[in-house]
Amino acid sequence: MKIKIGTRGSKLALWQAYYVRDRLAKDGIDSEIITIETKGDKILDVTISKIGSKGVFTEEIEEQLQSGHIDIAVHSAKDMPSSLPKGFELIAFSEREKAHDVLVSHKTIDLNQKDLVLGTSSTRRIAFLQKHFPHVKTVAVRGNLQTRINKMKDGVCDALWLAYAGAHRMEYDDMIVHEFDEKEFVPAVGQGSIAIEVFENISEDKKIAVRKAINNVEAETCLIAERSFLAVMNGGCSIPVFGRAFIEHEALTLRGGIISLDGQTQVSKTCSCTLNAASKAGQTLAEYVLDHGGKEILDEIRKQQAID
Ligand SMILES: NCc1[nH]cc(CCC(=O)O)c1CC(=O)O
Repeated sequence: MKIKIGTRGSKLALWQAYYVRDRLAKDGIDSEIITIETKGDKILDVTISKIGSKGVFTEEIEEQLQSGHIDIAVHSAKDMPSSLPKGFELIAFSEREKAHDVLVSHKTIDLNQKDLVLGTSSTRRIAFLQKHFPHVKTVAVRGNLQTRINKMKDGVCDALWLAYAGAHRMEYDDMIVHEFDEKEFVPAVGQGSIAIEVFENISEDKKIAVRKAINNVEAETCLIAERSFLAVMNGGCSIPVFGRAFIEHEALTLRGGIISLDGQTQVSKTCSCTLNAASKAGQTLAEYVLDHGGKEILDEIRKQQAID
C-alpha cells in the first residue's frame, strides 16, 4: 500500500506532512508527498478575513482528493471549516501540541509598552488584545512564518502573535518572548492538532491504515467537542470564536465563546462531560453562548464585515 499525501507547500505545512509520513512509515506504510498551491498561499496582500470565503487553504487540495490524485490531505486542524463539502471527511487527528498562543520576537517585549505593535490578522487575537491590552496596536502580516519573521525584523511590527505549535515546529523557540495564558486568551478551535482529510472514494483499507497510524483518540475527542461547538457558532476563520477542550481524569472539559471585535463584550463558558458526550457538549455550549449574548455579537460582526 502506498499513500499519496497532499499538502500545501509552506514549511509548516511540509513539517506536518513529514510528520504524517513518519507515522505511516512506523506502521510500514510507504507514502509520497505532493505539494499543492492554494488561494490562501497565493493572495498575500489582503488578510484572510477579507478573502472571506471558507476554506481558502483547502479548496484546491480537495479537488486533488476528489480526482484521486492524492489519497489523504494533511491540514492544520485549525484551518478546517466546521463543515466540509459533501463527500469529504476528517478521519484522523494527530496527538496535540500545546495549544496556546505566544509572541515571537528578536527583541524583548513588554505588553505594557505604549507604542507596541504586534503582527497578527486574526480577529480573535485582535479582540483579545483590545480587551486586555487596549493600548497595543496590531498590523496584518501575511505570508508563511519565515516571511513574517523577516517582515518583523524589517520593522513592520515588534513581535508576531502566533500559535505555539507553529512557532515550535518551525524552531523559533528561542524567539518566544511571551506565552499567553490559554484560560484568558483561549486558542482557536483545533489549534495545535493536525487533521487528515479524505474524500469518500478512498479505499476502506487505506482509511483504516491511516487512521491507525495517525489518530490520537484523546485529541480526536477534544476536536469533536471543539468542532461541534464551532459548527453551531457558525464561525469561519474571520469570526473571533474560540474553543479549547482537554481531558482530565476521564472527563472532557470544554471552554468556548465569542468576543466582540472591540474586546468589550465576551461571552464564554466552561463545561465538563463524559468522553462519549463530546459532540453534544460542543453543541450545548454553543447554544448557551448564542443565547447569552453571543448571537448579538455575531450579528454585529457580520454587519461590520458586510460594510468593509
Ligand atoms: N492561521 C494559520 C495557522 N494555522 C495553523 C497555525 C499554527 C499551527 C497550528 O495551530 O496547528 C497557523 C499559524 C498561527 O496561527 O500562528
